[in-house]
Amino acid sequence: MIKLVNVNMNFQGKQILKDINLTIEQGEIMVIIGPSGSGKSTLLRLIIGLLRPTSGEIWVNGREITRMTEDELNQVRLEMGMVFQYSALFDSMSVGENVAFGLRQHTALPEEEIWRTVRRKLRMVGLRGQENAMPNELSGGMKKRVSLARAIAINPHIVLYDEPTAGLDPIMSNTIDRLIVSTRRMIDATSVVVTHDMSSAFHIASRIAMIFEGCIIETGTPEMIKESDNPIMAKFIRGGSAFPEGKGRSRV
Ligand SMILES: Nc1ncnc2c1ncn2[C@@H]1O[C@H](COP(=O)(O)OP(=O)(O)OP(=O)(O)O)[C@@H](O)[C@H]1O
Repeated sequence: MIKLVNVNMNFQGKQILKDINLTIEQGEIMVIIGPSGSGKSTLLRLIIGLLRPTSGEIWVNGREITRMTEDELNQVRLEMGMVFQYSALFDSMSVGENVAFGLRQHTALPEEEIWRTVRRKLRMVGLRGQENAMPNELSGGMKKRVSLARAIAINPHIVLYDEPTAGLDPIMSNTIDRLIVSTRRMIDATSVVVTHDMSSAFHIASRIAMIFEGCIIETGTPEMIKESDNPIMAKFIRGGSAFPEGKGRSRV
């Protein structure tokens, strides 16, 4: 379970997140939506401990992380996997080495076991036999899947996804959506997904939280969100012109 209590985050005196209270239950897929610059990625980076909040508490599986030392945080991070916005693969390493990276860093597994795990995780994301490929030989969708295989290599309790379908065509977006749902089922992970993609949000979410100008303005199941009479929410879902770069436009 992840719990944020009265979390505030300032950058250079500017308040980016305002009094965030959010509980994400074990096994839930919580989707965070909101316009560009509203603070979604900041929220993910707080949960994984890459940023410390200006004030407030962040609880991850029963431990409060905001005052932890870097060593203590590293222990907590072993329970988390993250799929970064631009896949963030190591270009000089093969697909297999990328997936093996966390296992090498954080476990003492023998090489044979590491490669068995790598092959299993690549199979899970539909990339059987791709361990020797190099990242620059892969499409964007394949890179995302490698990134997911790497994130789940150490069987994390929590998986964080930053824009997992950004830049992908609708077919590959659907594939990634299905993988997010099946990953949750297979490793019983709690998942937090930041996205602009409303179609994806409605497909995969247990619950959706909308951030607007640093505040959570609504939280609910996809059905509740679809029926929301909050004008900001309604406009966002329909892809209103109030939002820059056409973000928030639905694929459905
Ligand atoms: N390290 C930082 N230093 C200063 N300002 C930052 C930093 N990180 C984020 N910000 C600012 O915080 C605000 C929120 O950024 P964030 O990346 O969390 O938004 P977002 O909702 O994820 O946006 P997008 O959808 O475009 O990725 C932005 O105004 C951004 O410029």
